[in-house]
Amino acid sequence: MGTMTISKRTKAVTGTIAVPGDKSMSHRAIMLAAISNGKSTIDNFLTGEDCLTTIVAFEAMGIKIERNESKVTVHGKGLYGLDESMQPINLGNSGTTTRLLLGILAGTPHHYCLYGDESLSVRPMDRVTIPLTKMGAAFDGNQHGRLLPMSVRGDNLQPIEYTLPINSAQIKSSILLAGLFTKGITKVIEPVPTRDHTERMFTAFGVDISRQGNTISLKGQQQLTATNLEVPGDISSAAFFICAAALKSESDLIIKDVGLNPTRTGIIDVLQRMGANIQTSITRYIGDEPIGEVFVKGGQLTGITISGNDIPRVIDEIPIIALIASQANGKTVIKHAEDLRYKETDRIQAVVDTLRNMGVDIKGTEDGMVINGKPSKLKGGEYHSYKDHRIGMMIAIASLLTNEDINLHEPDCISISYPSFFNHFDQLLED
Ligand SMILES: O=C(O)C1=C[C@@H](OP(=O)(O)O)[C@@H](O)[C@H](O)C1
Ligand SMILES: C=C(OP(=O)(O)O)C(=O)O
Repeated sequence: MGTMTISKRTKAVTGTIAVPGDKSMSHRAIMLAAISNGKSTIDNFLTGEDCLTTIVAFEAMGIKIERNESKVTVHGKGLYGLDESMQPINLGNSGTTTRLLLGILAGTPHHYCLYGDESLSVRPMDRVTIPLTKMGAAFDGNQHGRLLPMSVRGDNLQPIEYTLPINSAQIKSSILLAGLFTKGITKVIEPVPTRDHTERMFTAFGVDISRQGNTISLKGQQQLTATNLEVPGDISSAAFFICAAALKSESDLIIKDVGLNPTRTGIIDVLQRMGANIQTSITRYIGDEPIGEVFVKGGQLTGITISGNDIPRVIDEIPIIALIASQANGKTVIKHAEDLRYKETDRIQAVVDTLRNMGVDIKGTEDGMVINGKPSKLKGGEYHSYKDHRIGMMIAIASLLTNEDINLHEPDCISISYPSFFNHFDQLLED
């Protein structure tokens, strides 16, 4: 609720920050630790709303979890250690929690009821319940089982060989998690590579998982061994300031301790293709995950086409890419991104409507958008986050490109993924 007036007139984005822990990895760390044997610790856990939702969900299933700021200790109870929950489980706004959890619950021989907020309640869950039903679990929910609220009855699962019909790491991860509960080999074929944090984190918990070409194979009934993890900074959060810096000519920004897994660094490649002055350097590995620094200087950008294999590598960065494309010279075309319509809000519609109201020449298409960019001042005024954290942050960064105030309605959603966003905003962007 509420409205925030933002009026930054800065010429440069300057300084060094470490962004909070990666959202995808924080969820996975709790989940894998909960179904492992023994005590795991997680450092630099993201304390955003979505990841706190994952903690509360596992607590409701009898897992003891202690948290001190961003350090978390999880007392795992093994593959079949989750209790039946006495109450329905609230999954808030988090698609990742829901879809990955459905994979675990599919193999857990109990009954559960799951629900979420208004946005999560209209996001499609059949993309995971269809393969999980084939494996042997039973689901029912709104719209013939497509939507939350949903009930789940887990069972003995059969392994599956499944080609992803949508390029989604959440579907892949859900099936791999369910595969742990089978007595055979589960194979997931991903025609286009998607983020592979589940696979890398399985290895950290001692699970043997292999990839050949685009096929990932996992043998069921492997026991997970508790471990100590550190979560790298979230490049999807860093992207907002990286893009802001790339646009402002006098910028000099360093992001440190950020995850540089190649399935996530599409934003760096996109900016380089647009002509940005941006470099990365891997400083160390945490388990199998590379971590390092990103260096950005400002300059003039040029429009490009973003499509095909690019899309899963930038899926959450498309709103901020659209904003900077409005300031690049020439046309930017974004294609094959139809799944954006099923995020926290329809992100194609939200981005197109917002940027058009700011005066941008932008057109929505079924699977993306076309932006005719040129360096120009945007219009201030009243803008709504659509209760979508990534749209809210895009609007806040747009304040760098206008001489007028921006009134951002419902900014609180930003704490879903980046609770310290406005601290970094004030630190890096001087008035
Ligand atoms: O696996 C994950 O952690 C995520 C995968 C992506 O969703 P899809 O799998 O639906 O593309 C992404 O948009 C989401 O923010 C996090
Ligand atoms: C789509 C997102 O998350 P989720 O699917 O977990 O709600 C996101 O963080 O942009």
